[in-house]
Amino acid sequence: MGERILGKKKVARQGMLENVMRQFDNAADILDLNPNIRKILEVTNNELVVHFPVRMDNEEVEVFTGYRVQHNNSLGPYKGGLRYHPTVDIDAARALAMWMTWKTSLAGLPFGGAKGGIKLDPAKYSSAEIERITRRFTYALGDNIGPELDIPAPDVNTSAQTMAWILDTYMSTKPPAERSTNTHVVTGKPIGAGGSEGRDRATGYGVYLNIRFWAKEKELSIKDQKFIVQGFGNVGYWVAHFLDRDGAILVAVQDQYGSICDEEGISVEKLHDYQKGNKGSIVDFPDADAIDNDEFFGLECDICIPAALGNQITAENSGGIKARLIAEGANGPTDIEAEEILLEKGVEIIPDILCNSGGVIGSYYEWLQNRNGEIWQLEEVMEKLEKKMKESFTRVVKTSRERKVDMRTAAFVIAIGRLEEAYIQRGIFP
Ligand SMILES: NC(=O)C1=CN([C@@H]2O[C@H](COP(=O)(O)OP(=O)(O)OC[C@H]3O[C@@H](n4cnc5c(N)ncnc54)[C@H](O)[C@@H]3O)[C@@H](O)[C@H]2O)C=CC1
Ligand SMILES: O=C(O)CCC(=O)C(=O)O
Repeated sequence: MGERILGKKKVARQGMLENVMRQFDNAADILDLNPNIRKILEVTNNELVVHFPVRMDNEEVEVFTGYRVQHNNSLGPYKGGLRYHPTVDIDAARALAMWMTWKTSLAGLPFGGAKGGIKLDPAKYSSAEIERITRRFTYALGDNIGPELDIPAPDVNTSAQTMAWILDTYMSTKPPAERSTNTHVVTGKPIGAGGSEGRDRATGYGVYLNIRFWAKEKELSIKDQKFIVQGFGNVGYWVAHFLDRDGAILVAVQDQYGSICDEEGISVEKLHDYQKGNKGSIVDFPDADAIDNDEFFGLECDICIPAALGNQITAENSGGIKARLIAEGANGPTDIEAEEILLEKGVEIIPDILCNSGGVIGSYYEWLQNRNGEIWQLEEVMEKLEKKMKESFTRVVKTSRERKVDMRTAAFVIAIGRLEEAYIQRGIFP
């Protein structure tokens, strides 16, 4: 926990772990959760920290630190992404692993929760170095991952290519008869390497669907809704793509390099093409104005979509937010203090464990196809995803109305309630 200055007051900065624990405690109190099950769920099952050496392009060896935290597997194998970022550490991995447990439970998937990654800034390494780092990390993880044990997927700064390297390395450690039957050790793979149609867009599509369902509840049309997106990577691009297709107007984007704005609307596809030729950055996009990063969350808009890192919406910037909806593409983008301020102002929040769950649902479909030797068409994947997202959204809204709580609390109550039921039905903690 660090410190930051808020006005003239010094306050403790909430880490993601503190946020997820407070969210858990709040829902556990409301549920009157069985105290034995509470003890189990508030800690992680396994935590792996590995230090592994990799030869760099200049022939020098660098030692990296990687993490895999497995929070809970009472509903099925551990599941969750791998992140390559300087902020990755054991507490970040713990928090993100816990969110995965709640997310898979809420979605009704036969998975538990895990998360991990490597503490590094990928921009500092060549593609060949990233490949070697990924392969050595996979060796270091060894049999702590596996298609029926713990199944990684992409997250920040990892991609389908990263998953293909992990798969290839994992396979190389297995006897010949097991090599072709283990493709579901990772999801989010390229299609040619056993990936599923639709997994690339599944998270963004899920965020878009949640916004659509919300708009329908409010009897609003998506057309002409103004939206801003923080993060223009896998999640941010795809949600912008689908909203734009329905006539919504992208007015501002922020990425790790800077922020741009155009009240008349930014072309999603032009920006995407520009970014590809600009080393992944949106900066200096010719058809929009550069703005200060600090202005971003306070811009005039209807919908705000944080789709980058955790703890981006804080007590410092939440007061200025003009949007009436925050659709959380990222994991943990809104801290606890900010959420209180926003709810007080009447801003609605579709919480991460619901809003971005399209990704892990898409991963589940990939895992099922690999496991059963099936290949589904894109339309089939998208239809199944929509049906599942609709069920989750409806259940969260219903619970939120019945219990008179906000959507995050409702989502947590459903997710934790399902885990409690599983433990009790097994007779472990009657
Ligand atoms: N990829 C997936 O399927 C899923 C991702 N998520 C969450 O969505 C978020 C984004 O993930 P991806 O799109 O996959 O990552 P990505 O690596 O594809 O894109 C990340 C984007 O965030 C931007 N960014 C990074 N640091 C930033 C900062 N300090 N300020 C503003 N922008 C910043 C980057 O420039 C980039 O545009 C993460 O929180 C991740 O955990 C959640 C569910 C599934
Ligand atoms: O697709 C998956 O397995 C997990 C994606 C992920 O890391 C997340 O939902 O935060």
